[in-house]
Amino acid sequence: MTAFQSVAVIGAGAWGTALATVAARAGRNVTLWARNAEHGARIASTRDNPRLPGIRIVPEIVVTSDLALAARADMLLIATPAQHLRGAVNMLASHITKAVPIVACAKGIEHGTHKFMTDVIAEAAPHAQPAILSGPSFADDVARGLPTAVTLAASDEALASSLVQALGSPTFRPYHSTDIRGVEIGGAAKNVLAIAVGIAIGRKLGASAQAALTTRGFAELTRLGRALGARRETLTGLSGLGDLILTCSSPQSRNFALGLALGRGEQPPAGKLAEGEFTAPVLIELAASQNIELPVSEAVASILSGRSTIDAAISALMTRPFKAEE
Ligand SMILES: NC(=O)C1=CN([C@@H]2O[C@H](COP(=O)(O)OP(=O)(O)OC[C@H]3O[C@@H](n4cnc5c(N)ncnc54)[C@H](OP(=O)(O)O)[C@@H]3O)[C@@H](O)[C@H]2O)C=CC1
Ligand SMILES: O=C(CO)COP(=O)(O)O
Repeated sequence: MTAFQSVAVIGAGAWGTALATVAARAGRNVTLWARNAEHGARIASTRDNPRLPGIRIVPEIVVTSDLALAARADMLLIATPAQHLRGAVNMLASHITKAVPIVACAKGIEHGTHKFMTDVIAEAAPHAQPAILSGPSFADDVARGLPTAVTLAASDEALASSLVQALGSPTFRPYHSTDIRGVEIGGAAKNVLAIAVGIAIGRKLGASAQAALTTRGFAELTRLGRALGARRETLTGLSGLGDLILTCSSPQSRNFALGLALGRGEQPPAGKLAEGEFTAPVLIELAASQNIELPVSEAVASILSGRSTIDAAISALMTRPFKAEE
């Protein structure tokens, strides 16, 4: 018997819907909260979410826009975009009376504050127990019951392990960790790096460039992670290298797809959330504050902001001074 029988997912987008399905599959009583009442009512009646088309939402999942109802759950998963996580937790905070675990499922870093998701939760809901879930997991794959493994971190190992028990199933395998920061850095940085690799593929630079760029991207993710106290095994684990490999190799990734379109000189896909676009400028500000060089992420940020053309950014990366590999 789990300590967390009821689960509420805040944010009824692609990932929130997939996570509600995961929790239902694990045997939990699930509430999926949509901020827009009309949107929520439509999902509740059709059992279909246009943000995750083709996935049938089982009748056992309660879809609501009543936040007080959702906040009564034993554990809460926040699946809004990263820049909206604070707003969502602020709204929840007034309904939270006990030390409920709040698991950040967004991947990013807050603009302006440079805060990671669990820090935002700790500030917005001081009584809650922040945790983070991240790893190689496309919403569509996960909702269909295709297998994957992810990392779930909380500062208290027993809590992280209990949360894993509550969400895990034969198709969704979370590993527990206490390295919150390591998990957060991997999830945020890989989206920026996936844009870079998408650009390279869109520019027809070839499979060798794809592998080289992914590897050098991993080197910079590791450099920043180590400077911020992340553990090496987290960075080489599911939420770091694992998610980087997935996102840098598949056009199913919205970040990779954004890069692909930019590299081809096409319009980026409309209405698709690509978190790397928002994370890139914050990531390089954060790295600069630590005196860490992130050349690939800096190239992405300068392309996205229009400070550099794609060809100039590629040339600048390839003509950096030769150095030892580290
Ligand atoms: N999709 C995926 O495969 C995965 C996504 N993630 C991460 O999950 C996060 C969400 O992504 P995803 O679900 O794909 O994005 P979507 O664009 O599909 O959905 C985002 C959802 O968040 C809702 N939302 C926005 N602001 C708020 C708010 N203030 N309060 C409550 N809900 C809000 C939106 O509501 P509305 O519909 O009303 O606009 C929408 O339903 C991102 O950080 C992403 O990186 C992580 C792993 C996998
Ligand atoms: O985080 C993800 C897979 O782990 C989803 O990637 P995209 O947001 O790039 O689609």
